[in-house]
Amino acid sequence: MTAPPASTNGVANGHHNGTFHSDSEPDSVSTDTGSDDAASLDSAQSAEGSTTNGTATTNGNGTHRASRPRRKMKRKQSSPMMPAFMVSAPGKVIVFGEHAVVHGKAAIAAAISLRSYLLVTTLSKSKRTVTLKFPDIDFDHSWNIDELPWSVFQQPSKKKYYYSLVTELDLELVAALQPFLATVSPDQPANIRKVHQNSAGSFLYMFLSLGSQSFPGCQYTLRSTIPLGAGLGSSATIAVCMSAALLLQLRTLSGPHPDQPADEARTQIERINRWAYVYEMFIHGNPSGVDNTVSTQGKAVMFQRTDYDKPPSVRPLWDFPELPLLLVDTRVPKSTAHEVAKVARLRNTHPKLVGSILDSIDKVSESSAAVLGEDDFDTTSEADLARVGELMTINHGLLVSLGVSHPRLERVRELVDHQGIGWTKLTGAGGGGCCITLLKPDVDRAKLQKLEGQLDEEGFQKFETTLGGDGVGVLWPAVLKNGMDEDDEGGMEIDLEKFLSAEGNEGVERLVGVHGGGGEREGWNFWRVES
Ligand SMILES: Nc1ncnc2c1ncn2[C@@H]1O[C@H](COP(=O)(O)OP(=O)(O)OP(=O)(O)O)[C@@H](O)[C@H]1O
Ligand SMILES: C[C@@](O)(CCO)CC(=O)[O-]
Repeated sequence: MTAPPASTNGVANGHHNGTFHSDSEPDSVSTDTGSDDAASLDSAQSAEGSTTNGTATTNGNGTHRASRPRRKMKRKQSSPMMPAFMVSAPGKVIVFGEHAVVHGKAAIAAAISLRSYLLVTTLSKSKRTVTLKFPDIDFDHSWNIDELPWSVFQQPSKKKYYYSLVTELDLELVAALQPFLATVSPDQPANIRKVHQNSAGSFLYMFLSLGSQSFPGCQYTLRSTIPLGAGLGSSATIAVCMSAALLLQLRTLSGPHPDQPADEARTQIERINRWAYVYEMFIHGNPSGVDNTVSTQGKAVMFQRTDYDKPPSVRPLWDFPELPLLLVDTRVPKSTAHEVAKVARLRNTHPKLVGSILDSIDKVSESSAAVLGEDDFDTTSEADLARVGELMTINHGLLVSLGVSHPRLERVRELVDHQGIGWTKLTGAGGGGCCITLLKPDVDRAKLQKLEGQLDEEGFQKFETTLGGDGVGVLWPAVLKNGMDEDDEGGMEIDLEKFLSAEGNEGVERLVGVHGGGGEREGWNFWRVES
């Protein structure tokens, strides 16, 4: 179990110039996950190191050509099972521009150090089930792969490929899933059942779109250190993990590996992000895609989607400063879909007024990108931080006028303002969830302690996180040096039992976390798009 995932030689080993924005793969590309993926999967391990397993290259026009995997060769091979592997993706904070970004305006978002972790276990050939185990939300469900509605998803007019740009859900396909959602968590109260059905529906839509009936039995087990529904993009992290996992299983990703060219890494990231967006559409209805984009790519980005039929514009902000931020969860659950729909309704009723509020938010995002991008921006200078802080205050005020704040969010603002130690805005969808406070430099320790005590007393939760971490990462196979119960080769195999029994966020981080002892832990690999 030593081979990395499709390192440089997966089914599609793309070498591209520039970002991968084309959907122009010729028909001959080895993307027909229809009847081929069992063969691809069967050959996955033994094909490592071979370039005959179907490669895609870039022709002069930047489009992608690929030779079809040689079936004959694959059939001859034995069928070693894919090792268990893990995928991880970070949550995010939106620093500026939430809600406006749904309406085509710019937003600035950064990855945080809280992450989701997905363990993928392939079952032996005789087991024909696909299982989701999401203990954080008390959800565990299996489907028989052979009973799923493959024929509906495989119709030529419906079939999608790993490189497809899907910008809306197909209602006929959504309808075909309903009988498989009807059996989910029948004994749970309606609100919990809805969350489970959303998780199930978004997974099945992606599984049936990308896979085929010959997919092997699998278990997908997820644990997250991100509070659910707090505005920190928890759903996007699951979308990104699932997308990366399925694309890896289908051998349609190359890498990640340390010496991968940035252009190639960008192509892989783009692929993962496209399918993560499909998953997000199922949960949120009409998301902008900023959450899944920053979760896939990591670091910080300036994001804008003016035309929903096209990929968004994503500008990485490599020099995003290490801002002294306090992240507070009101612990009031909210629904992104609900808040987004509320703003859309307000805009329909008062198009001009709401239009100008959204324009103002856009200007706030643009101005803050300019300030934060200044070469001499100094995070220890009160004057510099004040300029960003004032923009945060303005942004929050505009969000309040859109009706997406909440009395508990206002209470955090009140407490921070009272101590005079920083600037606060809600982050994410609002209606509850989290807010961020930019702290003044050299904040009086006593004041900060007083604030923390008050937050605690009033039931708020403070989060320690750093901004701008890595995006989606892969641990292949699921073996890690974690300073715990390691084997002779100095690694610990992460199995289902260990993963499920890790206690709380700390236990998960200690067992599989991408950051061990402050730095990056050996074993996890990331697509590096920085050039
Ligand atoms: N730990 C988890 N395990 C399983 N599913 C989860 C988990 N966290 C989130 N989800 C899924 O994501 C949904 C929550 O999405 P929601 O938009 O309400 O929150 P969010 O993504 O944290 O917030 P925002 O979009 O504002 O950043 C849940 O309904 C569930 O389907
Ligand atoms: C509220 C929103 O702008 C951010 C949610 O994190 C929704 C979206 O962008 O899809």
